Amino acid sequence: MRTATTALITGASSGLGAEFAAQLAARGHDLVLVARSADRLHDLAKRLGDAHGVTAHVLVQDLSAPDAARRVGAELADRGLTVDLLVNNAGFGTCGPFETIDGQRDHDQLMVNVVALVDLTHELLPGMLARGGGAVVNVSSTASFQPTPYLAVYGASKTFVLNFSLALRQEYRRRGIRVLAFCPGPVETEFFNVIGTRKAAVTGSFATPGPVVRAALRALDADRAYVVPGLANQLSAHLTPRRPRTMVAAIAERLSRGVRDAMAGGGADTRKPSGERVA
Ligand SMILES: NC(=O)C1=CN([C@@H]2O[C@H](COP(=O)(O)OP(=O)(O)OC[C@H]3O[C@@H](n4cnc5c(N)ncnc54)[C@H](OP(=O)(O)O)[C@@H]3O)[C@@H](O)[C@H]2O)C=CC1
Ligand SMILES: CC(=O)[C@H](N)C(=O)O
Repeated sequence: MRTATTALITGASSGLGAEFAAQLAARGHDLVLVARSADRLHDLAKRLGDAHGVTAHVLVQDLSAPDAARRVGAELADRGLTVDLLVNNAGFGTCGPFETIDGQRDHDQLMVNVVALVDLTHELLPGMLARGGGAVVNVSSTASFQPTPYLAVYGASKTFVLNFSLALRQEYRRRGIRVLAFCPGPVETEFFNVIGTRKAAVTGSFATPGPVVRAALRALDADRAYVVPGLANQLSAHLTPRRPRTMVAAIAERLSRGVRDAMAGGGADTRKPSGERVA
């Protein structure tokens, strides 16, 4: 299989995406950094270029736009760039009782967490196949393994990502394409500022991005189907009973009442973006 040389990372302006960029740059990959926060992306591109001698391209794009992936594909073609590793990382959550959540925000969440992820895979996978190899890392979550009351849309979006990735992997594993579903538990990033409460964490213990992303890249190297970093997260992901499904949902609802109470009044996007953002 051809070694990946250029990695495109969505949501590279902060958190796990910025960490993927740093670790992939340290491995010698050129980068395409995608998000809305232009200043943050340019700062990161410069820092990683200086530190590792790689070329880091910035592509400012709001992934909730219906034609986002097509625009990314067109921009890559204009710049003469091909992508060997796609890291579909951009995402955010909403939480609280469903009727208190802004419907447009949930719509945008599905556009970013699900639609853009599928659309970008459509854009980039054919080129990987034509060149004889490549890889896709899709960022799911431990929230993917059960229904998540008070984070209903977020958890369901991550279940989609997990199952989509597992299916794709089976389709393409004999054609030189690795597909990994990455399922972290709570990680210290801006995710919890954006969602509005740390109570949205599925478990109480927070990891830092460095070790979590290292676990993802090790799993990718080993061509694993999915990875849940951390023992506590593995136990919660694998030992939680799956059936009866209504009982699992009822237990999850009881365990998540802290999120409901914390969000009395609705969800929030408390991010203070730096620099230019696109509409
Ligand atoms: N932190 C955690 O505990 C966990 C996070 N995850 C997942 O990890 C992924 C990364 O999140 P994390 O690093 O934690 O959170 P952050 O909030 O730190 O990063 C989210 C990234 O997504 C980008 N993003 C959000 N909305 C859009 C949009 N409309 N268009 C383009 N980019 C967008 C943001 O960039 P910008 O605002 O500049 O556009 C940012 O770079 C998400 O998919 C999340 O669901 C999974 C499990 C655990
Ligand atoms: C935010 C997440 O997706 C995370 N897996 C969590 O456990 O809270």
